[in-house]
Amino acid sequence: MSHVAVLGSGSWGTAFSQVLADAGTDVVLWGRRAALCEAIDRTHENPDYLPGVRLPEQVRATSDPRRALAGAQVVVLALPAQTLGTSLGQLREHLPASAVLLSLAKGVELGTCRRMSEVVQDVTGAAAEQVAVLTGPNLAGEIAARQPSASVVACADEQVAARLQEACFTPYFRPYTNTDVVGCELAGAVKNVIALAVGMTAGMGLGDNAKASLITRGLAETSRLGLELGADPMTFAGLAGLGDLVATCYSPLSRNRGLGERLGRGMSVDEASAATGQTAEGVKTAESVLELARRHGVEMPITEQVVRVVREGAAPREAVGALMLRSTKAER
Ligand SMILES: NC(=O)C1=CN([C@@H]2O[C@H](COP(=O)(O)OP(=O)(O)OC[C@H]3O[C@@H](n4cnc5c(N)ncnc54)[C@H](O)[C@@H]3O)[C@@H](O)[C@H]2O)C=CC1
Ligand SMILES: O=C(CO)COP(=O)(O)O
Repeated sequence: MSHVAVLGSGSWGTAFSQVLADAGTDVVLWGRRAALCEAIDRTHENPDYLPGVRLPEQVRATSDPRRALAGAQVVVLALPAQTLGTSLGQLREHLPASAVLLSLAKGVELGTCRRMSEVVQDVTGAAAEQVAVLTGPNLAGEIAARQPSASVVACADEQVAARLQEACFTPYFRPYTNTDVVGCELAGAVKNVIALAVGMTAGMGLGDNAKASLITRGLAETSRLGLELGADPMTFAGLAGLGDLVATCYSPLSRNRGLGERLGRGMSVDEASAATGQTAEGVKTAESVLELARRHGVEMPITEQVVRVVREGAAPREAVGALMLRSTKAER
């Protein structure tokens, strides 16, 4: 790959630009705010999202979409899930027709319940083989510090996934390929919801048994939904599933876990979101995942309780009680 455009100059778009540059690719990072892009271009640092991280010289930044996208062979979409469709619609006219579109967003669209690859295909008219997703245990701050991490590039076309794998393979970033786009995307989206729940238990001062129980049962309900939607069950035991779930639920760097923790300590959703300051996809995605599950007749009790807390303002302690007192059953 000689030229990749990264749309979204937040924490992950910036850190992934570094990965691509370290893998030998020229990167143009696009963001809405001209002042931030100029600062990144001039100082090789993103002061708002990754202060103190020196970006490689091959990472350029611009707020001009025409400049960012001209001649790009790959367009990386590092925008929040709930704005991806609208933003992409506005940028569509500048997208090179043959570019591969790689989504980094971990969420499900509110209202439509579309996964991000579905949004991308619908908005751009691209074929499934031209759309890929990157997901896994990839906390931006650790990757920016070049700490080791594995990841998954999923695409219906294995050769496209392999090309993308090559484009972001570095000594500290090890991507695997997968053709199960549905499973990888669902796993990445739902883990943010489960991380909110785990964060709440931390905020309430509950222990590791509670966290491990939520992680395990959270993975069970994610897999149930995935199977219903045609995913490969093995995906949920892999990096996109268990890997990302564990990283997000245990890391102090996770915005979703952190937001959950604030809720557990008694803040309202608005207060917790404002204190978090960056995108925490689980808040909105909890509602769309629950809606998706209902449409497919799948039970997702943890997601249901997270929705009660974030949308209806239920107390996290009540949500724990509701989960613990559900009717007893066989483990599945
Ligand atoms: N930060 C991380 O560690 C990781 C994040 N992700 C996912 O990547 C996606 C992006 O997240 P982050 O970069 O972390 O978020 P962030 O909150 O750090 O940055 C979001 C960026 O999108 C921009 N933005 C927001 N609305 C926009 C719009 N309408 N049009 C154009 N730009 C807009 C913001 O200005 C900001 O630059 C999310 O889906 C997240 O779940 C995935 C893996 C790791
Ligand atoms: O997706 C992530 C790690 O893989 C980042 O998680 P947060 O969005 O909760 O920070």
